[in-house]
Amino acid sequence: MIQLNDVSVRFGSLVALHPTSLAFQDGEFTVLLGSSGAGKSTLLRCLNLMNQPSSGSITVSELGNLQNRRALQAHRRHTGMIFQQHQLIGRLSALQNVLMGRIGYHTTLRSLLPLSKEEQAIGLHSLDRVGLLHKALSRVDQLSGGQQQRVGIARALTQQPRLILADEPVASLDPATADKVLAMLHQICKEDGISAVVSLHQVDLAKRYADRIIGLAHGEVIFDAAPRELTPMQAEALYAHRPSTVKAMPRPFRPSPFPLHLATAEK
Ligand SMILES: Nc1ncnc2c1ncn2[C@@H]1O[C@H](COP(=O)(O)OP(=O)(O)OP(=O)(O)O)[C@@H](O)[C@H]1O
Repeated sequence: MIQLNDVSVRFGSLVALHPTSLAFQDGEFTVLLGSSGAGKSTLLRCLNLMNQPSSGSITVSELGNLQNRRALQAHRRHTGMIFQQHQLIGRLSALQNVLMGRIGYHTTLRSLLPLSKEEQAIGLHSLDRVGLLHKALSRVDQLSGGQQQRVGIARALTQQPRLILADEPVASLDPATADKVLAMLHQICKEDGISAVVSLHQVDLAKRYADRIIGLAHGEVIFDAAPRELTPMQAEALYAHRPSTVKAMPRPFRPSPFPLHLATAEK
């Protein structure tokens, strides 16, 4: 479990995330929703301290406070990141990109040497799981957008992650491909018991795949509940920059110190 305790993030005078307390349970597939600038990426990137909190703390079960260098190193080793623009190296093969997922397991010096057969096998297995074993030796800049994102997923899997953080992983894909790629990510996370926190703009995909939806507006959590509780009106309010028109109320079934979710919009 990852626990955010009163975490806030400021960029100069801008408060990107107001003090927020949340618990992310093991194996849960959480989707972050909210309009542009709502704070989704900021929250997501706090979960492995890619964004340093301005206040508060983040703790991980069995590791403790991530401000501890060793705890952070161990946490990052098992946290796979998936990005909107894939962040792959175009001139390298799919397999070479996927094997980048092993870097956290080695010292800088060791990472200059070829990886072991076992690690190469992990990379090939990851490519196989996303249906791209036959593309292992292809340059990634010769793959389609959907294939490139599947390579991104395979790279994350090669880390043998406990947690995957995916920042708008399907934003640059057409609707059918976006659904296929997200379905694949969801299935793999469920099969392997990997926790996932995924930011999206597609409410329909969030409702289809999330165990839990966290809605943000202006750097605040204004919805936190199971997808079935998100009504069309609430979803609309989430994207209408009108957080004052929705009422936050205690969310009874999740052990989070700040359990909020949207109630029906006020008249
Ligand atoms: N490195 C940064 N420096 C300054 N301001 C930043 C930085 N990163 C984010 N912000 C600001 O923080 C706020 C929240 O940004 P964030 O990227 O978390 O939003 P988001 O919900 O992920 O948006 P989008 O859906 O467009 O990606 C925005 O106002 C953004 O401009």
